[in-house]
Amino acid sequence: MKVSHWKKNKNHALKAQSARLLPAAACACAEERGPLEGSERSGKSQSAGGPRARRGAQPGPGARPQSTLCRTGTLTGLHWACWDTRSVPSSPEMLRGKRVIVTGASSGIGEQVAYHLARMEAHLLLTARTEAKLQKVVERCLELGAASARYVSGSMEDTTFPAVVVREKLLCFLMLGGLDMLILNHIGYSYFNYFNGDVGQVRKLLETNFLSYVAMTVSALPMLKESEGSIVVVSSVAGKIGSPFAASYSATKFALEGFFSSLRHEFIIDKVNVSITLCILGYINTGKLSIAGRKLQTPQLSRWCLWQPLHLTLLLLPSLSSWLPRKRRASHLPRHPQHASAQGGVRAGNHQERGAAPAGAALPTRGGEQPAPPPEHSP
Ligand SMILES: NC(=O)C1=CN([C@@H]2O[C@H](COP(=O)(O)OP(=O)(O)OC[C@H]3O[C@@H](n4cnc5c(N)ncnc54)[C@H](OP(=O)(O)O)[C@@H]3O)[C@@H](O)[C@H]2O)C=CC1
Ligand SMILES: CC(C)CCC[C@@H](C)[C@H]1CC[C@H]2[C@@H]3C(=O)C=C4C[C@@H](O)CC[C@]4(C)[C@H]3CC[C@]12C
Repeated sequence: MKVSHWKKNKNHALKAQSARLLPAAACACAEERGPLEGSERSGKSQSAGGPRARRGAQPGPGARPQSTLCRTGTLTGLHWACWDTRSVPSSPEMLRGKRVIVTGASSGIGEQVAYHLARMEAHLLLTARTEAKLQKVVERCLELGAASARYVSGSMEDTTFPAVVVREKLLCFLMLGGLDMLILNHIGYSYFNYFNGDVGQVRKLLETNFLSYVAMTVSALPMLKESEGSIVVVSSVAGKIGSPFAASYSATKFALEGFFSSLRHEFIIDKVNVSITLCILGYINTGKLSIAGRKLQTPQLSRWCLWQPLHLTLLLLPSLSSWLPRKRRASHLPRHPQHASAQGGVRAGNHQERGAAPAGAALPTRGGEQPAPPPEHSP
């Protein structure tokens, strides 16, 4: 997992903690997944602060040993590993009493992040669409030791919802004085298959996976500036490298990278002491993945995950070769430029080549279809 992380000394510890929260939580979720239930959509919110239950009395989901799947997922993430906070000491106390919003907290990684924060005794506001699931997660958070936990249910497809969440946060935390951390994690439904030309679907996914992140940030920023807090954006390898069957999803994750990396620079220029952390996760089995319409079963999935680092390396090979000295590269090229593009090959100055599948890579193809003819080469 790569954590692209800007931090300042003042809130150093809190930011270090946000960087550590994700890998641990992400690993934990590999074992804890239940099947997805139907979702309810509503705008209701529910408070469940109340008395604190036994802290750490039972080992929580995150306390279980990591599965092979989760280790391989993390391993892939490690391709990007780059913690700049590794030397900073961190401990659960750093988040004690901190006020945190977690989006997409009814299942998967968001749910596990909520449990980790609960063990660290943070105040939590969780969001997602399915009220019934949120209720259970809130209860569990209180059992695990959260200082307080509540939820707001609603859909991030609704453009007014981000403001509702933050207003809710503002109201309920008024006496606590604001917000310390915003963890943006939710994603809308994506099909993982060939892109089917549905522009409306791309637009909808951009709304849920990207624009709502921007809207949440805008609404929360005044409070985060006040507390010199942190924004944590959960992203993906698919937001760094294009891979097949994920065109729309990948686009939303690339958008996050562009927006938040740029915003981080602006914060530095403006001396805004709010950190932005982009978490680049590799595959983590939350039990939901189907590719090209096929639901992957666990043994298939383990094999697939074990090979994932190899796939990564294979797919990166063309990019690596483009960094070789020009002369050596040229000797491997077919003489005719048309051949070069038809093979996804290397042409000097052509950015498209980066990440292109190497010739012979075992990627699925559409039966019988030929690749589109390359454009005419104009000298
Ligand atoms: N799992 C993986 O392999 C990887 C995941 N990631 C990233 O990690 C993050 C979490 O992923 P993961 O845990 O797998 O996802 P899940 O599908 O398990 O969870 C998604 C969460 O978002 C909520 N959600 C879905 N649609 C909406 C909506 N329209 N409005 C509001 N909330 C919504 C869901 O709850 P509900 O249905 O109740 O609304 C759920 O809580 C994502 O950002 C993903 O991109 C990155 C790389 C790999
Ligand atoms: C260079 C390539 C070989 C790397 C390919 C990595 C691919 C296979 C990895 C990188 C990011 C991964 C997806 C992801 O980010 C989020 C989710 C949502 C979750 O609910 C179900 C799993 C899913 C679809 C992951 C599926 C596998 C993806 C596409």
